[in-house]
Amino acid sequence: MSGRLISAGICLPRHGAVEGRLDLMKIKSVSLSSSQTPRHTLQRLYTQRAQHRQFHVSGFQAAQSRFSPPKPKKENSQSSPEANAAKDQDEPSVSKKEIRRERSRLIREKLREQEKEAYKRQELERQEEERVEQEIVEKTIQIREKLAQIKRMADDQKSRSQKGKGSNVIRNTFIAGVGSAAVLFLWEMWRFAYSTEPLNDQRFSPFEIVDRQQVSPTAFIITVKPVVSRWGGLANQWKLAGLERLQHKLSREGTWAVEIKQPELQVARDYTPLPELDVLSAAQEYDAHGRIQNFQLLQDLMSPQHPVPTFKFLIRRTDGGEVSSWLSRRKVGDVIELRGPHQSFNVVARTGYKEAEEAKKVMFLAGGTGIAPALQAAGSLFREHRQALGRMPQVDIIWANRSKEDVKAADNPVVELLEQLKQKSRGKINYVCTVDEEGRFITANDIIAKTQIASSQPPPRKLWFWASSSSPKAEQNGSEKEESNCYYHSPKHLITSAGEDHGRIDGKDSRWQCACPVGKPGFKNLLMVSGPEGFNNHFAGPKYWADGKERQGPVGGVIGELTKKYPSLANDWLVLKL
Ligand SMILES: Cc1cc2nc3c(=O)[nH]c(=O)nc-3n(C[C@H](O)[C@H](O)[C@H](O)COP(=O)(O)OP(=O)(O)OC[C@H]3O[C@@H](n4cnc5c(N)ncnc54)[C@H](O)[C@@H]3O)c2cc1C
Repeated sequence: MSGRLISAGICLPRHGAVEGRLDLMKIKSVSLSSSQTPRHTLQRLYTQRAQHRQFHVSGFQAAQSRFSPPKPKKENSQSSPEANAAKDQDEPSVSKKEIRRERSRLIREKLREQEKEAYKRQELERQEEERVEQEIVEKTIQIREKLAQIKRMADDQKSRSQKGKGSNVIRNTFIAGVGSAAVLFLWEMWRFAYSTEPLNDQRFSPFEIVDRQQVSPTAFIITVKPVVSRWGGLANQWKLAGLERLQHKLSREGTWAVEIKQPELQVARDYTPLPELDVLSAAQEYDAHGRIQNFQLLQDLMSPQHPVPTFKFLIRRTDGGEVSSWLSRRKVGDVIELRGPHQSFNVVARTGYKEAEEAKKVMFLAGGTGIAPALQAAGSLFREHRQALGRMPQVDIIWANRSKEDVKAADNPVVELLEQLKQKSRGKINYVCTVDEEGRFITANDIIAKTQIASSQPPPRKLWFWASSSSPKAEQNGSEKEESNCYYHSPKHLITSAGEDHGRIDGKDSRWQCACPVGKPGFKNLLMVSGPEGFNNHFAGPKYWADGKERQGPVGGVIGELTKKYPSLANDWLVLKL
């Protein structure tokens, strides 16, 4: 509003007549300074005007009553035209005032309206502001709620994902645990099933004595079977099947023994299981590694009705002997501990020749319990050649015993076994017994007769154990027989051997296979001496110790003397000391 208050004045006459002049028309154009609100200005104007009016009216009435004649009374409502004219002549002064009043009233109303409008506008603006504010507040609240909701959702998702991660870790750990347990279980089962337990060469395993037979005052036979857990179930069958497989594998190769422990003194000695005729006569159901070739057999093995494999030992009690004496006091039902097997000479490999045509010979000098390895060797050869006995080496066993009870007992299992082998091999396995009590001993003549060295007339040559010292010149001249360098058939190798053929020939390493040249066989006949130390020393000379093991050493004793006399014994025979 750019208008300004142009004139506003009141003139008060001295004589009391009031002549107020207010340029009201111009009030319309009253303008308000910016420092005053319209309301204030109007209030001020109202006040001034009210004062002026009151003063004006009172002054006017006083003046009128003083200077004007009194108004004639209205006698009737129908005045005359003259009176009306006169009246009209008087009225202009009143009308002006009325007009002024009316104008003032109108102005006031106008001002009031303006004020009202302004107020209304203000109110509207205020309401609008409030609305907008309210809206903003509501929007803010909404946004906050939305944000809170989003945050909640994000938190939820995060916690869910963390929870998921946690549960994943637990699940994965669980799966890994179960998997490991399963693998471990399968591994144990595999080990359990395929191991040779309950007999292994790492630790002693319990065996129960199921039979005991006294065959002489000093010798007895015990039969043992493995002790397996009562709750083993199928696993037990696997273990027993493993033991049977082991028996079959060993029966194909030659000599082997197990240790028996005396638990009080914690000492162990080697003892040689007697071969089982059932095992030796078994059909070709196991391969050379003892693996089952027949599914029916596998079924049988897993059957609880399948006979439990057993081991038989011929043991002689030696006076003052720690283990043999302790064993002689054991009864049926007692438990003893076994560890093994410990394999020795592989007679099958040592007698074998590639495309050999000559008949081979094996001779045993067995003293007392030394018959056990002789039976093992004979049994292996029988098993290997049972399908073609014509190719089987001739096996002659001379068994020396102290008393006649050792060989004469009616149901002596050893004699029984010898007899059965003799019959089954159709004479390829032969045996004779000597009894000290009867004045019958093994002599040099027995050896000469059985080896037939006297009948052969080979050119004189050096003994095999001196062959290494023979002159190169002589070898060049061909005066000496061409020596085989084969591990199994060379006397040079044998002299330092600890008798551990087994495990070597089983291996895939060609070094341990027979390396004799085809058509040029080396030593093919075996003369084996097995018995107590004194017996062995007497016939083949002592062994010697080297590098912690007992070595074969040179041949001595009775056989050593014979080799000097009969060079063919040195050339055609290998002497093995058991
Ligand atoms: C591969 C192999 C297989 C064998 N197979 C069998 C078999 O099938 N059957 C069998 O019966 N035997 C077998 N033996 C022999 C067996 O291992 C024992 O050597 C035999 O049973 C004697 O052992 P021991 O503990 O009873 O006697 P040890 O205590 O070893 O005594 C042996 C001898 O020495 C004497 N002796 C012990 N201590 C002393 C001392 N301090 N002073 C003087 N003398 C003493 C004893 O009187 C006894 O005559 C085998 C041996 C080997 C190496």
